[in-house]
Amino acid sequence: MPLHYQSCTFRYSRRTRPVIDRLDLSFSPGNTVLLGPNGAGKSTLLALGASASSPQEGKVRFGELRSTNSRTLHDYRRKVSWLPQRASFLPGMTCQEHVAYVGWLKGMREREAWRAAPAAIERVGLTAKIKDKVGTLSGGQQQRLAIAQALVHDAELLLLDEPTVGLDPNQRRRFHDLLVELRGNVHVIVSTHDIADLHQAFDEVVVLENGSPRFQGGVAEFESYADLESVPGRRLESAYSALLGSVEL
Ligand SMILES: Nc1ncnc2c1ncn2[C@@H]1O[C@H](COP(=O)(O)OP(=O)(O)OP(=O)(O)O)[C@@H](O)[C@H]1O
Repeated sequence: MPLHYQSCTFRYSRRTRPVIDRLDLSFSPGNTVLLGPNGAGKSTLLALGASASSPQEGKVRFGELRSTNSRTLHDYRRKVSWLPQRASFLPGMTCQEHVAYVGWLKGMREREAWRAAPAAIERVGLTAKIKDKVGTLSGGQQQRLAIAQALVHDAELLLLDEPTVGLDPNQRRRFHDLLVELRGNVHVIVSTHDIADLHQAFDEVVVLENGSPRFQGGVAEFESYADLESVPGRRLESAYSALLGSVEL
């Protein structure tokens, strides 16, 4: 099911200008990478998609479900999983308890959540830590645990905000493999500044600038913006710079 933003306006306070202003944008099912400079509004967009915040005007819909309809909010949140940019943890819980707890918060039965947690933890390569307290994990391990939490309740749409921050190169590769694995089963939108390798894991690229889409299209189309002189390994960065007029990521 597509995720639609329809004439969406969002401002953090009444006195500030909107971060998102009458935005119309649809994300088709598949793996989409959301790019854009710092402050472009990527996290804001994902938080709106997760129903963690509500637009002051317009609406967000996942299929037929509206993010702000209190009658169907439970269904919406069950179908949509969100990894915020700064996930918070209860450090005294074990990894399994924590992931199961998040599954339970998302509407799973306690036993079902407890049983689903090890598979989610396995997907991020943390099985060896399953009984360890969350507070003893390194930053990168905690980030992987946060990804496991986003996976545990088999959502239809995953909104992952900078999921690879703090991951070592092997774990980044593993995360990309996971995206490939999820392809076709789950709809995934990933916000990132990490654009070295988009071809394998993503179907679509959206570049956001000042709360508006500057580009939306396939990875090959995005890459076609690259400077012809750019070296092969830097073509995606070059395309990004050509679109936004800067190499800042
Ligand atoms: N809680 C908040 N209160 C007020 N303004 C905010 C808040 N969160 C974000 N903003 C502002 O909203 C704008 C968009 O921020 P947002 O975090 O959505 O951008 P982003 O594209 O995710 O940036 P980054 O790549 O740095 O994470 C920025 O100007 C930011 O200063």
